[in-house]
Amino acid sequence: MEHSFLRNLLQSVHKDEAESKRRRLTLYFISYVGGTIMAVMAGINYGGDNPFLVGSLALSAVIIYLNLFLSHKFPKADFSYYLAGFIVMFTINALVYTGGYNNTGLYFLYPLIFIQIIVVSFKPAMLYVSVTMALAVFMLFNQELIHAQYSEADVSRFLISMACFICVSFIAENFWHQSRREMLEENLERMRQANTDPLTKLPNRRFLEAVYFEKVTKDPADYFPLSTVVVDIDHFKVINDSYGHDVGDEVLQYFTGLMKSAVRTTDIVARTGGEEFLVIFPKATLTQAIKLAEKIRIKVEQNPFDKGDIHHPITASFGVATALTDGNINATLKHADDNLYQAKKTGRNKVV
Ligand SMILES: Nc1nc2c(ncn2[C@@H]2O[C@H](COP(=O)(O)OP(=O)(O)OP(=O)(O)O)[C@@H](O)[C@H]2O)c(=O)[nH]1
Repeated sequence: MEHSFLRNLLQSVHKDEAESKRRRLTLYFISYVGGTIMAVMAGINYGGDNPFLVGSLALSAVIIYLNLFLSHKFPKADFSYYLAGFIVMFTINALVYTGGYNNTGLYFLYPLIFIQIIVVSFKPAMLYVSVTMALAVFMLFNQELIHAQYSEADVSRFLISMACFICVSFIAENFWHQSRREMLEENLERMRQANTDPLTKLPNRRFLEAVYFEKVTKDPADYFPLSTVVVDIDHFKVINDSYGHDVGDEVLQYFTGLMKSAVRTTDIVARTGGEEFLVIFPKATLTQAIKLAEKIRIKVEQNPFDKGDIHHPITASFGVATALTDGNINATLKHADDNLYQAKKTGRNKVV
């Protein structure tokens, strides 16, 4: 199964669910827990001597819940993750500015930075963390501009430990992504092998059932009418009996090449049995599919198998049927099989 269309199909059913789940859960965690803490803290500090703290906590809580609502409403969109990264950036810098309760705000920055790295994902996180920390550092070295006051020792300890923490976080994230990538590659390769016929390298019956028909059912508008052509080489047993099984195998490979050269890359040529194949034409009516099958039949007929002393004409029989909706794929395959049987019964080398 070498061409990229099929590879993409396999990849589409093999997404990195673990990574998107981790991001989503982190977003929900920071949003539900963080949003609630901020709302409660805003309530506790309400009426005190730090209205900026109350305002920033309340505003953060509102934006967090709004973002949460949007992430539930549009679960596939990425914007709520990037917005969450901005909220964290705002919260971190609001904490640096206000100092939080008893100037303990700086201690909350460690988990917040890590959460920012996860939700906005590795590469954008470099930019987010750089901007977040640049703002924080600016405030820490220009304390006349902010509400909180930190001692020089506090600032040095915080910056050194934060720098170490950020380095370790990025290293850990890098290893997590690298190991996931390798694991996914291995899984994809295993899946490719399980879905490929080793002799012809064509997709096999498993691919059709577990991947292709699933995809077809998911996006029916892109595939129907879906025409199916069951193809069976005529008198293949004679080839095996006359020249041996190895030559039979070579004929199957040769026949595969002929069929593939007669169809488009978005059409499917699969090996479903010994000398039986299934060709699928998406978005093709019955009339179009009969014409396309006839084109393959002529190509096969006009290109005998030639190797050394062996010159053997090949022909094949074709049974065509078209599914109009995803509800009748199995009935269509059965119908195509019946038509193939008719083609065999009524003289072979024909399309029915
Ligand atoms: N070389 C080779 N032969 C295979 C393979 N799989 C199945 N066969 C052979 O394909 C032949 C199929 O024979 P039949 O089912 O009698 O059909 P046929 O001779 O093609 O006759 P019709 O289909 O009726 O035209 C058998 O001899 C199988 O052994 C394979 O992978 N390699």
